[in-house]
Amino acid sequence: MSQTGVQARRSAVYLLDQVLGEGRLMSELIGGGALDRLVPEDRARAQRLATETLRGLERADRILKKHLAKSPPLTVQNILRIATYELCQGGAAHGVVNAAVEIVGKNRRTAAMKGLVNAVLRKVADTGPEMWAALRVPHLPKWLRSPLVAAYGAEGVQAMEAAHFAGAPLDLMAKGDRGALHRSLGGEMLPTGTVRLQEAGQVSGLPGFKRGSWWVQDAAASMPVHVLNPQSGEQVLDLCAAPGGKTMQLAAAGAVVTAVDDSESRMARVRENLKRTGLKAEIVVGDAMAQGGAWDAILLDAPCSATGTIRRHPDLPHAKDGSDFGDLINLQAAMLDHAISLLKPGGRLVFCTCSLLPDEGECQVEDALARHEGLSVDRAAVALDGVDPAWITEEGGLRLRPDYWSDKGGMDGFYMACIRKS
Ligand SMILES: C[S@@+](CC[C@H](N)C(=O)[O-])C[C@H]1O[C@@H](n2cnc3c(N)ncnc32)[C@H](O)[C@@H]1O
Repeated sequence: MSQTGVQARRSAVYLLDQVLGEGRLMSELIGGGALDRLVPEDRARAQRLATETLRGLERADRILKKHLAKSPPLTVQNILRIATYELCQGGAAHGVVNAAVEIVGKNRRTAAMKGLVNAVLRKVADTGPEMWAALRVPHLPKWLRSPLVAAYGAEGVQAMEAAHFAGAPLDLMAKGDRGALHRSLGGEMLPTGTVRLQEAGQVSGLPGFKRGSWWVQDAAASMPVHVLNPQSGEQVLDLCAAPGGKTMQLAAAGAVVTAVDDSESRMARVRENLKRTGLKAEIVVGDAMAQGGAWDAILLDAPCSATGTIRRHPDLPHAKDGSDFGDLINLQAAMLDHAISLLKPGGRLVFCTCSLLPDEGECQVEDALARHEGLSVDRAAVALDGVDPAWITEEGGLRLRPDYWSDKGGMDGFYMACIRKS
């Protein structure tokens, strides 16, 4: 790591500039190589600083507002936000303030604001930590909060916001013996068979990673495959498969998997994952809508708003504004229709999305049932171990929320339903 941490902080500022100024997602930026020139320690630090600053953005902005007569340019604001986050988490004032002043000074367009940044951050160092602790849990932006309040009520949304602010533990799914994974890594064994670690450190440094004994998969994300309940030797179509968490689960259960995704780069990750774990699947890079055949078992993990993953991706509500969700909802409906057309009579289809919005879950299934004859929802299929019966919805799907299992560290938001063709 660079000694002063300036490199990591500059990269964190760049990430924030892109998320807040250009509406880009951090996963896209990092996947596109934004941090590649940093040494691994700086890369991890830049990512952590940007992620955690965005998680507490509302608090940082409220603290800074007290000391700023008017908003400085976005980059300076982001330098201040990151430094405020660090100071309020116990960062040493001398190092944090000096690094922020150095970063402002490096850019000709912001260099004149060195004095302002220094003065503001000295004040934040004095009173910020106390204010931070007293401020409310950050709210979601209005464009997302309003539809969620309509669906779950204000109290429900507050509980979700608390879960988003708390962040997410690391969940691992074993390729084989889950008990052995639990014995080797400790942590908690969840009803989904997932091993949960509260403090994990570097994932690739954990025992068994290189051998491919497990992969990272949130407990909620593991449930659709449990609902599908693939049988050994059964042919399963995995539509929208990348990066392949569910593909590996299906293959580990002994299914003969055909994994389809239209993203070449994301499919490269499926190939890497399969190679690491020694699991097998037929890989098809192409449009799910062009997939043919007749299948007994289909998993459709449709592209969605990903609003169920905000615990892990607090950049999402800041990068997005909901304007592209209408297209996603139409695409999900078209994919659901196509997947239904590929089902053999008597076959089953699990439809799922990592979304909190009923338009991308409950409503999709209700509408599909109204559009097609001879379909039913298998309520019993979603009654998994650890599922509270109250989470099963009117149409027979399973609604998972980040505030569920709060005593264990929560879960991602997800929706899934098992549709059967008569
Ligand atoms: C929610 S992710 C899938 C996650 C994956 N099932 C897993 O468990 O790791 C949605 C995927 O849909 C893919 N996708 C989007 N549109 C598609 C299309 N028309 N055909 C095939 N895949 C598509 C995206 O590339 C993305 O990888």
